Amino acid sequence: MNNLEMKDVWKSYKQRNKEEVTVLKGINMLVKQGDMVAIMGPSGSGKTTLLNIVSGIDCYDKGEIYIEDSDLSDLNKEEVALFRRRRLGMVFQDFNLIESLSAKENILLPMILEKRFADEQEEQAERILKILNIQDIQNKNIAEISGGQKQRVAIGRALINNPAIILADEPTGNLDSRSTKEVMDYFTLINQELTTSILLVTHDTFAASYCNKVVLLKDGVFKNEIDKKGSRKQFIDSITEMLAIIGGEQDDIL
Ligand SMILES: Nc1ncnc2c1ncn2[C@@H]1O[C@H](COP(=O)(O)OP(=O)(O)OP(=O)(O)O)[C@@H](O)[C@H]1O
Repeated sequence: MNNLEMKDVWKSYKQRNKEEVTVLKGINMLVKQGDMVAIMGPSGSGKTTLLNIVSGIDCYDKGEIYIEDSDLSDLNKEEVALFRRRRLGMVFQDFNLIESLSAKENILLPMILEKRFADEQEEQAERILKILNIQDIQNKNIAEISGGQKQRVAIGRALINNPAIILADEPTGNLDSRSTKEVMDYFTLINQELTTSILLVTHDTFAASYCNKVVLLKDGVFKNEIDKKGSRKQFIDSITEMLAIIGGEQDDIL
């Protein structure tokens, strides 16, 4: 099954007192059930714009986007917001958790907003807390837990409604190397055990090496992609080589 399909998607912005800039130029992309794909590329290449368009946060000018069987262009603003809550899981660099709620309440938020039955919420929360191994912090306030734990709570919230795909924008951008490894291990676990599709944007070659595919976006165009073969060390070498050849601006990318 295809969880995400983009066909010839274009996006421009009109910046104040400046000419219109075309940020995405005919993007085609397919994410199938169980895929874990990283998008890399220099700053300003359009990575966040692409995620914002897929999640319906931003609109696109031309092309087609399907999430499972739903055509995003058929939905109005309210329907897109509902669709996002029900069918997409979102993970952000700065966690976007609600400080006044506990870890468990944050995870349950999409179900609470949907007014799902209390016993159904409890059952789902128990399942998710166990998968992410955060039962012991479920009643803590967000301020009391570490960055890595916050991101696991955010992944739990993204997972709670069994999403078609998880979209993650720099999910390890605010984490140290130990927490980066931990969070990427949990993304891998849910990808492999629950076959949840994951599309993430990252500047971090190490984080990208957990994916089965890395695509390079530059100037709004996909320039190259590589599939994971062999060990993660070999994949890191291949990604680094691709960035060096295509990017020509490796310092900017890494
Ligand atoms: N709302 C907006 N209005 C006008 N221009 C925008 C808007 N959002 C993004 N842009 C422009 O679109 C281009 C791509 O931005 P985007 O944030 O998608 O890049 P990125 O690859 O995610 O960059 P980074 O790695 O620095 O986060 C940039 O030139 C940016 O200035």
